[in-house]
Amino acid sequence: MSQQPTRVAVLGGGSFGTALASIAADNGCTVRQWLRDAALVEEINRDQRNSRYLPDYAINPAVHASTDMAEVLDGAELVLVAIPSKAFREVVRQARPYLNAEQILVSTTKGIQQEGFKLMSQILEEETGFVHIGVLSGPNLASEVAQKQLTATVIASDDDLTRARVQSVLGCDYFRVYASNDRYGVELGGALKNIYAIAAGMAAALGMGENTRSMLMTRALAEMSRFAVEQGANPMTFLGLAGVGDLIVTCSSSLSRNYRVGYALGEGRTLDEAVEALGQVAEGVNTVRLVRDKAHAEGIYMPLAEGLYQVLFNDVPARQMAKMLMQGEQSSDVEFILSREDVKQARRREAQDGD
Ligand SMILES: NC(=O)C1=CN([C@@H]2O[C@H](COP(=O)(O)OP(=O)(O)OC[C@H]3O[C@@H](n4cnc5c(N)ncnc54)[C@H](OP(=O)(O)O)[C@@H]3O)[C@@H](O)[C@H]2O)C=CC1
Ligand SMILES: O=C(CO)COP(=O)(O)O
Repeated sequence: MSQQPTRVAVLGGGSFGTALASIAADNGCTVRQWLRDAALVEEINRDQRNSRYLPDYAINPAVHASTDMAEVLDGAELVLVAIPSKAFREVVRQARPYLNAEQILVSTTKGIQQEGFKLMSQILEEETGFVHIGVLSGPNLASEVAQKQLTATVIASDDDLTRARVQSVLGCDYFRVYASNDRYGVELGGALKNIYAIAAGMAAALGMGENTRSMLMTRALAEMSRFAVEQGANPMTFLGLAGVGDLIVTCSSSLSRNYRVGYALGEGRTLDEAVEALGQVAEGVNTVRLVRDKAHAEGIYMPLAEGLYQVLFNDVPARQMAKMLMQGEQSSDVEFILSREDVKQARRREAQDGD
């Protein structure tokens, strides 16, 4: 870290943005946080509380919140953007007049923009043209981070300054920051796992067992890796915290908003009711639509994403979909070892021999 405290700006006053702002302040950084909600700004500055998103959390008093983007970004060396994907570009555009190319910009958002299938760090790049750009992703339920539960995350960037600075600003005795240079893979992992967290929540509500959850998560990992390879990402990244790590936590915990939406659907609520009851963003609802459409367009085999899409948007009952999935192709376990095509050929030969 530089001799002077690093100046950090956090855009977004949700649960993760608030937890990260407080960690940076605990580490001695000068932290400003931008929110659009003036009442919440006042509460954070007066009571060191964010009653809307993290009610039981004592925010470090050194975090200064503001609705004034210019004030928040003035002199910031590191900017963390924790805004849901739907509003991400709009907020970056608001910030753009106060940004400069020396700054490090990091997205913490696990979603995809519909137009052009863009990930959030690609939006940062497009809107600014800067080089110090990264993504923070991993198994990081915000409420557990806020409770100082031992946690690890990944900073992914091909820029070594970005990786090193984020490690020093956010790393502490309960939050470990691992580094990756596969920004695309790390970011894709964070977005894709939300799809399967919805499916896992649904399976739990339907009373399905631990074998089922394990099958779902492992086949989800196969599906995510297959998709990632087709998009040019490194599948090895999916063995790390931002791949299987995040998949495990979000498919196992009712603290996950995506899991909770799935659970509500499994209990028989409609999608609108489930989203409304949540009152926050579950990125997976939008992501499943985008990924399913892309998989269709590019001929990528993604039975789980397709099945979830049919349940969410075409009213196919979840139990019926589970039955159909169990009757689908019995394919290869690990496709990097035995290809799906080899399994299919062997099955064809076996069928011919039986004739
Ligand atoms: N929560 C978690 O456990 C984790 C979340 N993430 C990712 O980080 C992203 C953001 O994190 P999180 O803090 O959880 O988000 P939340 O959903 O908790 O909060 C979103 C924040 O963005 C603000 N916002 C939404 N729309 C706009 C807009 N149009 N203009 C300005 N501000 C807006 C909200 O303001 P307002 O209250 O005024 O609507 C709120 O401050 C998520 O999309 C998620 O993928 C990553 C790891 C963990
Ligand atoms: O990404 C997360 C944990 O790593 C948070 O997941 P949800 O958005 O489903 O709450």
